[in-house]
Amino acid sequence: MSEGDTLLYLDGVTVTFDGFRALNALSLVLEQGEMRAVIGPNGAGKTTMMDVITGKTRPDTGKVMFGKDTDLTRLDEPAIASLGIGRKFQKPTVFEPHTVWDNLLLALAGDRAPRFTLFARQTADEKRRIEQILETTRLTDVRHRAAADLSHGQKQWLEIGMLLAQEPQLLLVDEPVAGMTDAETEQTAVLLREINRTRSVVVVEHDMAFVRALDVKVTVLNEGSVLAEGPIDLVSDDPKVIEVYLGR
Ligand SMILES: Nc1ncnc2c1ncn2[C@@H]1O[C@H](COP(=O)(O)OP(=O)(O)OP(=O)(O)O)[C@@H](O)[C@H]1O
Repeated sequence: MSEGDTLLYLDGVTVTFDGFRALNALSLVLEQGEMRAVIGPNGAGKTTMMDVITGKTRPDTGKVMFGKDTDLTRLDEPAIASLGIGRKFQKPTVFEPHTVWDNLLLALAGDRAPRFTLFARQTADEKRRIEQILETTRLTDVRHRAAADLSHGQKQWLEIGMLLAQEPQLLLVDEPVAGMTDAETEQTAVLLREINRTRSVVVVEHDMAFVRALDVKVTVLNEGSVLAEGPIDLVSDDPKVIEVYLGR
């Protein structure tokens, strides 16, 4: 697949919970290599959209196409993950007692037994890949530290690193900078932009300074549909967006 092709296409996706429409004929197109920021008020359907892409929630109607001909609504979560769609949840889920290095090693190994992985000899290729991820996530200096001893921001970066170990084509990131310091937030924008050089990214976030720093096309969701879409300056001047979200 080359740049300019469509990587992800949501077409008329509706999700109903007990009669309540969390997604309402949602359509969205993500190009190969694109990074998209998704914003919108609480309850707008952002998390539900991520859940539909990853197969956690099945839509009532609509299509979710990945690449040219894979309909994700027909696949379960593990099958979707193995296509190269990685998701980072808001709360970090790193293995706290293990070092940063070992967390990455475990992530590289995937489903192999942790005990086996940590005591087996690391291959030169594994070492090279871990070093590369450490550099991307700015964790080289703390690689021998237990994950429990990292700052909140560093834990989030480690988790992003663990996802990178699985070489996803598309990375879904849910509120990565919640609880981060301003400096960590800035670093995270730089980090995601770097990751976006080789992978497509969808990032849900409320922090507007961060969204601005990403400097990518923004989709504003409201009541389960797209309210506005475009560059941040355009979207943030849109009276509809100001009314439902920014003006609160
Ligand atoms: N499993 C569920 N059962 C019933 N209602 C649900 C379920 N999941 C989500 N909802 C409802 O669907 C709506 C959309 O929720 P969603 O979490 O997708 O919004 P969001 O945009 O991610 O909000 P936030 O910014 O608060 O995370 C909300 O009103 C929520 O209460």
